[in-house]
Amino acid sequence: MTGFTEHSDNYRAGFACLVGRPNAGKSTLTNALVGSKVAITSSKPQTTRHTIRGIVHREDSQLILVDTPGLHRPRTLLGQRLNELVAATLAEVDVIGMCLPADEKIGPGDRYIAAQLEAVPRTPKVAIVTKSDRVSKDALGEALLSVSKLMEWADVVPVSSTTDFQVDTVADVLTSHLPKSPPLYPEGELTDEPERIMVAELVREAALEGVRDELPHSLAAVVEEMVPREGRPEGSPLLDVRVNLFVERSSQKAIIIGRGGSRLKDIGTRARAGIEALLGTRVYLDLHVKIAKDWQRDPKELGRLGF
Ligand SMILES: Nc1nc2c(ncn2[C@@H]2O[C@H](COP(=O)(O)OP(=O)(O)OP(=O)(O)O)[C@@H](O)[C@H]2O)c(=O)[nH]1
Repeated sequence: MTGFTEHSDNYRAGFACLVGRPNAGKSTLTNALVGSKVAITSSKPQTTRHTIRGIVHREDSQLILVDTPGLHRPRTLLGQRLNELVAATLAEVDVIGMCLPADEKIGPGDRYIAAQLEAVPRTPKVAIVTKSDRVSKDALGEALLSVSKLMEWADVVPVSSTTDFQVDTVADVLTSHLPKSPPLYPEGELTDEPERIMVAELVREAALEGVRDELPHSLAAVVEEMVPREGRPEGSPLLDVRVNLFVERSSQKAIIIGRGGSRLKDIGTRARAGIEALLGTRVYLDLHVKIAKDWQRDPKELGRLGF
């Protein structure tokens, strides 16, 4: 494989997710962490909602910072399903860093997120007290104390992303919770896998509704493409999402499509609502139904479908 560097037996690699209410300092910290060590940038425009925000490459580690789309948008259509997806995504990361600004009191928004984090008990959570340059030493001490009481933390770290105070420490602490693993990404590589998996899940879910007994495991959804539509007016972006639904037999294809395409249209409408809620942007969803014979028994085909 090209792009992978030599690595020692102590190499650690894994995923971290920075959460926190709006304005908590997540983006600034991400940039400070990734900084000049940035290993990936997206080739696509409008990447703020991209799942992978950056990779902190160090000699002995690779810390992959990901977003959890949907975390801040509960109470939408498919709300419960979305919350489950968020919890499932959070459970997939190796460590969660929750950003709490030192110069603001803990509020309902923080408690809401903390409650969501309680739903993933096995994942270590690190409290990151941001913007520490904005407060006095005493006030920082108090902030650290009240943050400590919010929930069970694996670590509590103060940081200032703008004055570069303790940014390396945050990277150290997050990395310490990563598993021993060879590098997961070659330098220069970008992927948005978790987001794609969640989108595919929403489509599969919508497609199975009402026909779960008929097509239990014979259905796979694969996101082929997610690209921002070009030439859209400022402030009104549209994301083109193309998804293939794979079934095993033509009879199953007929079930999915329905009379005159009516069922496929319903699937599209339901799935689109969920995807828009998840990604926070308008979506044009293009669904195609394809037959992949016996895909469940063919490892190569399974790989292609992302299993
Ligand atoms: N003084 C100071 N300001 C900071 C620091 N980190 C972030 N800020 C400021 O706080 C504001 C919010 O920071 P962001 O990084 O955009 O916060 P965010 O959590 O990504 O916000 P959302 O994208 O709304 O979720 C910005 O104006 C930053 O410049 C810090 O360490 N010190």
